[in-house]
Amino acid sequence: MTSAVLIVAAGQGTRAGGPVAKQWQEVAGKPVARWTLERFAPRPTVLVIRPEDEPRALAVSDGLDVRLVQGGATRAASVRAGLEALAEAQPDTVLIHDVARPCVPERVIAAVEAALARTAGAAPALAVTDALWTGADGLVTGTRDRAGLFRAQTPQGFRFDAILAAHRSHDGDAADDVAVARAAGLAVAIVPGAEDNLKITAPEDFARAAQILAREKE
Ligand SMILES: Nc1ccn([C@@H]2O[C@H](COP(=O)(O)OP(=O)(O)OP(=O)(O)O)[C@@H](O)[C@H]2O)c(=O)n1
Ligand SMILES: C[C@](O)(CO)[C@H](O)COP(=O)(O)O
Repeated sequence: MTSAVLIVAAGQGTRAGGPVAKQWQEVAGKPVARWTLERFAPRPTVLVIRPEDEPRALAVSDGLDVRLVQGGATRAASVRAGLEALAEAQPDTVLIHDVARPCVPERVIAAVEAALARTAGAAPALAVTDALWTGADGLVTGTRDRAGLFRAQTPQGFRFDAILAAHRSHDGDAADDVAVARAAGLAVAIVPGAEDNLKITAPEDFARAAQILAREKE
């Protein structure tokens, strides 16, 4: 069984702010992208980037088994570019991960890999535990049932040929690869995610990630 890792890093990190996109900023002494790549080492990895970021990407991937691929205008386009780059090698499975999730625990990666022996797709998630409201103009306007709702994470894993075909036939801008897989009729198992597996999205998330990564270094 051969497997590959595809890490998407061609976003601009607009919401996180800063002088460079979030994946190239330092957290707990290393660039976010380096932490993320190390989570998956020594697995062979495709890192999808914007062409202007090539020097940064070469620096953060030094010494690791990483191949750089040019991304697209949307997350879905970047994933598709990475999958096409892997098409010739045709691994049995692929794990698709956001570079912006540098704290993913090994147990989450292992759970996704293990589930792929049974289903075409598998992805980590956390059940919603807070009460849910709707709101408008600063006021609560209603409540929603939280039963059966999950917060989606990555890595999202798939049988390679199935997710490549799903992306090739998907024309929308899907939020994630589970949406693309489900649109193609693939079954996707939910495996336990982790609170530590946060996505750096807003400026305050850097401090949260730094705390998690610093705790691990102790
Ligand atoms: N054209 C794009 C857009 C996003 N991504 C990647 O998809 C992941 C999830 O996206 P998000 O957190 O939304 O990142 P950004 O698009 O960079 O953030 P923002 O929306 O704040 O600009 C990130 O790892 C990001 O680098 C990508 O590879 N190509
Ligand atoms: C793929 C994802 O990380 C799942 O939680 C997420 O959908 C991607 O980023 P978004 O821009 O915050 O939707």
